Amino acid sequence: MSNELRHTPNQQGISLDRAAYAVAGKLILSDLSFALSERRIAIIGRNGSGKTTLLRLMAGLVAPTSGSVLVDGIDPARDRKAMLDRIGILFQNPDHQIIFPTVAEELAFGLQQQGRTKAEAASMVEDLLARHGRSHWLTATVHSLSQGQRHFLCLLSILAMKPDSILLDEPFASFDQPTVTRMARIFDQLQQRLIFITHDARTASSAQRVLWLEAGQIRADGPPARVLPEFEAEMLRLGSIDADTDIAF
Ligand SMILES: Nc1ncnc2c1ncn2[C@@H]1O[C@H](COP(=O)(O)OP(=O)(O)OP(=O)(O)O)[C@@H](O)[C@H]1O
Repeated sequence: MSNELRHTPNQQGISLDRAAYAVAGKLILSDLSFALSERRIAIIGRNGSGKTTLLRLMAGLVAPTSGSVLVDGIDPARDRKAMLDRIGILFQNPDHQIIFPTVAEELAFGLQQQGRTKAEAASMVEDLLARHGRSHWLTATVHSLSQGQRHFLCLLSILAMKPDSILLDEPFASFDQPTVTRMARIFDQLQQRLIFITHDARTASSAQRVLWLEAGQIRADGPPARVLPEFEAEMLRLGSIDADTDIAF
C-alpha cells in the first residue's frame, strides 16, 4: 500500500469564509466559516442537511454563491488544474464519476491529466491493480463490474492520483464487509487528509475533528468526544418523534 502514501498534506488546507450556496433561490449552505487542516475530518448531519453539497463546494465542483472557498489559497472552482494534485472526491454513486468504458482507461485518465505519458499511466495502472489484487480488471469493461466494484474502481482512480485531500461521501455505504475492512486499513495508512461524510458514529469517532451540519449551517464543530454525544442525543430525540415535522422538504 506504500505507493499510495504521500507527503504530509499541505498545511494550508481548505478554508471557507462566510461561504453560502443557493440553487434556484433555495439556500442550501449558509454562512460557513472554518479552516480544515487536520488529517481526519468527519462530516455528520441528517439527510438533506447539505453534507454532499459541502463536499462539492470544497472540491470546486460548484462555486459559492457568496463568500469564498480556498484550497491551499486557490479557488478550486476556478483553477481545476491546480486541484488535480490537491483534491480527490469519491461520490456515493460511481456512475456519477466514471466516464470511460474500460477500467484501464478510467484509471489512466486522471494520471494523464496530471501529465504522465500514456505508457507511464498504463504501467501505473497495472501496478495499482496488482497491489489491490485486481489484475483481472486490467482488461475488464466498466459495465461488467457490480455497483460496489465500480465504487471501488472510483476509489482506486483517486488513490492513483494521490491528491493531498480526499473527500469521501459515505465511503463504506456500498461495500461488503471484507472490502470495508480492507478500505479502512487503506485509509488508516494514507498520509493524506481525509474528509468523510458518515452516518456511523463509530466511523466519525475515528476523526480528529467532527463538523455537524444542520440545515446548511454548522451546528457543532470540534473533537468527536464533544460533538458525537450531543449529536447522538439529538438523533435519538428526533427518532422518538413520529414524523419529521421540523423540516420542510
Ligand atoms: N441541484 C440541486 N437543486 C435543488 N436542490 C438541491 C440541489 N442539490 C441539493 N439540493 C438540496 O439541498 C439539500 C442538501 O442536499 P445534500 O445532498 O447536500 O444533503 P446531504 O446532507 O448530503 O443528504 P443525504 O444525507 O441524504 O445524502 C437537500 O434539501 C437537497 O434537496
